[in-house]
Amino acid sequence: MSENPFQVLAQTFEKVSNSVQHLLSNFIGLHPQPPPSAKTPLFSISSSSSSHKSHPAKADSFFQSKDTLFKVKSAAPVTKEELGKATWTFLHTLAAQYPDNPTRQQKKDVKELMGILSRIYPCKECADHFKEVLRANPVQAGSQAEFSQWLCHVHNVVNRSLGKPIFPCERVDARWGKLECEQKACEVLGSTASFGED
Ligand SMILES: Cc1cc2nc3c(=O)[nH]c(=O)nc-3n(C[C@H](O)[C@H](O)[C@H](O)COP(=O)(O)OP(=O)(O)OC[C@H]3O[C@@H](n4cnc5c(N)ncnc54)[C@H](O)[C@@H]3O)c2cc1C
Repeated sequence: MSENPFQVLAQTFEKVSNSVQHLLSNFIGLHPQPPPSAKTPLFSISSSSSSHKSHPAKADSFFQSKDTLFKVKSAAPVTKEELGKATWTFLHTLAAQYPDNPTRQQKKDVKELMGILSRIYPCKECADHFKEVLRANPVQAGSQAEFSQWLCHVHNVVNRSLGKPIFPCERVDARWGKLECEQKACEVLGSTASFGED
């Protein structure tokens, strides 16, 4: 029985089209849906939080890069509290790692960082308040001890304005340490080699 030439042509076209689609999606590293044979994701990024009930997370999405499938939970908004906590963690860790004898550049960097933070901090109300806090409490970063005590003090100024408990600053070194890091590979701030000055 001879086949209908139009049917053969249509089937061939479909095969070619599927192959091209597959090749293209591999090439640009995207898969709209996980392929059935996909491996277990190496990691997944989660952003869910019980405080986000009014902003339910969107459906998870997937993308594939070479032979790894990534599962990405769609972003839910970050709360002011989460942002604050993360930022204070960053700042106190920076202060713990700040050198005992900072270079002029390092002192300039932390002053600038605080100034920039007071302008671009993602919570406008907090940024505006922090600007006032900085005006009344100019950055003191002559040494590691001075900078971490200054930061503890300004954090307490913010705490007080929010009705939060005042942290005992003599305990700041017990609360905040340097970044855990093998072979001192993260001690960028402790090294003057990466800065051209002093
Ligand atoms: C620059 C900045 C300005 C902010 N301004 C505002 C604002 O105007 N309005 C607002 O609603 N929120 C503001 N926030 C957020 C707010 O400060 C808190 O981060 C947030 O309310 C969450 O508080 P928390 O109780 O989890 O502890 P956080 O204040 O985030 O502190 C995290 C942890 O740091 C430790 N800690 C607390 N105080 C000190 C201290 N003085 N020194 C060292 N360690 C300490 C404690 O162990 C605490 O659990 C601001 C955050 C930042 C970084």
